[in-house]
Amino acid sequence: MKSSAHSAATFASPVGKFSESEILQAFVPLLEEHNRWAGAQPGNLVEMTVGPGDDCSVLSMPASQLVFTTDTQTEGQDFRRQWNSGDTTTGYDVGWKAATQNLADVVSMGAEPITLLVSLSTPPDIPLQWLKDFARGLTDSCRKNGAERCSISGGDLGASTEISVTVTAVGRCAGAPLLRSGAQVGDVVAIAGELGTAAAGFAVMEYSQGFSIDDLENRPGHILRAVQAQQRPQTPMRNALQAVGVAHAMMDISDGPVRDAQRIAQASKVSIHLETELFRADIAQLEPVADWLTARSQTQEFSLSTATRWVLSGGENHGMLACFPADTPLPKGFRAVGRCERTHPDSVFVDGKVPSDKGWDHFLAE
Ligand SMILES: Nc1ncnc2c1ncn2[C@@H]1O[C@H](COP(=O)(O)OP(=O)(O)O)[C@@H](O)[C@H]1O
Ligand SMILES: Cc1ncc(C[n+]2csc(CCOP(=O)(O)OP(=O)(O)O)c2C)c(N)n1
Ligand SMILES: [Mg+2]
Repeated sequence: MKSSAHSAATFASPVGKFSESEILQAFVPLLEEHNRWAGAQPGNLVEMTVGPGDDCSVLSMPASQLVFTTDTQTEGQDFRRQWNSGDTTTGYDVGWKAATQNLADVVSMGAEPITLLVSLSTPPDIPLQWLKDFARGLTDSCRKNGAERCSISGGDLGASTEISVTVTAVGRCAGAPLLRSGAQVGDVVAIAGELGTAAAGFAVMEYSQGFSIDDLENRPGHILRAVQAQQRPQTPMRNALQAVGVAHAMMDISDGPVRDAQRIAQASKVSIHLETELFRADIAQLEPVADWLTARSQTQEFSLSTATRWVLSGGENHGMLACFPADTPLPKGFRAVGRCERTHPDSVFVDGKVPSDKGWDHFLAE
């Protein structure tokens, strides 16, 4: 029989020591507190009339077009609790990233995130505190990425052999939704947000080995920033929403600029021509990370060209890729990286050539 919360069990105890309703009692109030705060944010047009606790939540709002999306993070595929470098991914990190990647999908459609649903499966040995940290990661991602009015209206909890989180997000369009299919010949292709740092952070944690806690904290600033970008990506939500009414097409960059540009090219029937020179600042920033890894990895080769690969083909930063009419100034936060042409509809070129590294693919990944 399970011990109850009245016994010696504490937040450090594994969730396997608690009943489902005891776990929810520790977890849901953190979300409810956030929902009250989000509901009171200026300009909120959405009222949560039924929150977590019933079979569904109920939200009411003025007539609008809604967008829906969902994304899963699975231990071993999207993160490790313990990395080869000695870094750990905490409950806070998992919550942050699961929320962020869904918020990015919503804003990339030109919509304001209004609510998230969160389904979490964990092994029973995860401490209850992990779930509380997870809840805080979710709410902080909303608050700090610019989705202050986004609530967390419910979810599901289950036991499994590894941690898996599925977040479903709902957003409300202010104007017409921004699709992948709207790019036009002559458009400027532009990016907002960081590029390549999350891929660099993944490489640091996966391929450098065996640091003690002190060594981890004393790594150079550019290494720590890359690790942070992998664990807690920042999506440029405000910049994305400023592209509404200006951009012809937009998407969030989850699998790298090359693969994601390919998706816009295909949907819009244009060719997209990217120029490495226009990514120079992003690449230069990551060359010291590649250099640092060269001396530390026995299993993987790194060189300065690795930095170019991270920038062009690395995913998980959740920046925005958008196509703008050439005669309009780019909204704040966007920088030009290429253009749309009619040469080979469906294709992406980098410096005039078909790129050899196409970007991340879950099923092709080793
Ligand atoms: N199991 C599924 N059922 C229905 N549609 C799906 C499924 N998996 C993916 N899709 C759709 O395919 C498209 C691409 O999916 P994905 O690569 O996960 O999107 P993103 O990169 O924006 O997260 C999306 O429109 C998504 O809704
Ligand atoms: C353990 C581990 N292996 C590999 C990766 C690299 N990785 C996982 S998902 C991904 C791309 C983003 O994929 P997904 O989260 O499915 O985003 P979507 O395309 O569905 O938006 C990358 C580069 C990682 N972060 N962690
Ligand atoms: Mg997406």
